[in-house]
Amino acid sequence: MSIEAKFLIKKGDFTLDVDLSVPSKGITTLFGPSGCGKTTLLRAIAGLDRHRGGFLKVGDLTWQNAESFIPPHQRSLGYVFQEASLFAHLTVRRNIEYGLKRVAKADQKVSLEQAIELLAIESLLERKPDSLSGGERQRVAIARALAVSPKLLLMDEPLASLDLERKREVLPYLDILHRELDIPMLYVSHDHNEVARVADHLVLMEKGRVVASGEISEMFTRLDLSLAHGNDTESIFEATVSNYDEKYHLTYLESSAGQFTVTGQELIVGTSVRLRIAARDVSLTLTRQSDSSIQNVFPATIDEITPEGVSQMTVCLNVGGIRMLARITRKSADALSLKSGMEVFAQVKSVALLN
Ligand SMILES: Nc1ncnc2c1ncn2[C@@H]1O[C@H](COP(=O)(O)OP(=O)(O)OP(=O)(O)O)[C@@H](O)[C@H]1O
Repeated sequence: MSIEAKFLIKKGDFTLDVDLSVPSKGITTLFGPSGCGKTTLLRAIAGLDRHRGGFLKVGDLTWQNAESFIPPHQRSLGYVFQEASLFAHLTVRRNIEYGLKRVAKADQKVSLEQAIELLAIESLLERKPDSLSGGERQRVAIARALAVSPKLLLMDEPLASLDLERKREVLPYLDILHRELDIPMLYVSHDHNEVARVADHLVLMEKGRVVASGEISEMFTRLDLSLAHGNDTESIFEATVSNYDEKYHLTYLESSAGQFTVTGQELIVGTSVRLRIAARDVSLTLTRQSDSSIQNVFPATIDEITPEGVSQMTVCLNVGGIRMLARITRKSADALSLKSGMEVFAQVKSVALLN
């Protein structure tokens, strides 16, 4: 099942021209620089701006085509904006209940209680929005969007107005929604860290167009895309907690690439985690080093190498079927005569757990 969207929208000098198909499950981020058209696309999907010739299908529901246009209030969707747009005169409870009336009983997949529990806002229910912190307000806004049991959740930079601490407060709730609910989300962001943490799928936009769209770990490591060429270039791995070493306080994580070792982190065995590996923390050797202090070493094949400025190279590796980037100097690449197809060992100096 997928979400299919085709829009040609003109706003002054700006043109949005997209023809997109993304999975109708998990979190898809719309990512790109300011002004590339992310909000315009989200509003078109919500039906907030009506455009002739647009097409939108969410799973088996057609919301818009040449003949028909389902108005926004009849589209089963939740919309969370950058600033929580709660009704100031209503309590949190009344805010969340708002909109519930128009949901038929048979369509209520998320109960009011479940929305309240998932966002942990029980203790806030009788308060008014102006007495809440930014993070609390945003959690209430998300609960309100969920309470209508949407077929699609649209989030337009929901964390952008929050400081780092508040972001850290709200992010785990997005993980919970992702884990517990089967509601696809389209999530607008221009924050690389946020995308690395939440996205399953990424749509890269530029100047009103979709440059590329694909699964997150692939998109972060495609050498033909800008994401692989910044200072914060990184690879994403999904892994499962397999063991905790009490003697050394180390956690072992299994992934298709092999076993990762991270320090500390007493996590429940079987928990799924997402790992981030910065390209600059990966070095390459031609033989497995037995006298190195680095724990995370993986046999890998070089898929592609590309120059990065005048002094560096970015190397895309295949590690057990997963793509990992290494940023090394051009001098090292020459000294080791690195080429596509070569078998090497990737030494990973640092691994960060994202959730
Ligand atoms: N009513 C309008 N008239 C003319 N131009 C508009 C109008 N609304 C939006 N635009 C332009 O359309 C472009 C896309 O805007 P949009 O808000 O979709 O971008 P965005 O990617 O969401 O940006 P940001 O990350 O800054 O929120 C921008 O250049 C904006 O100036």
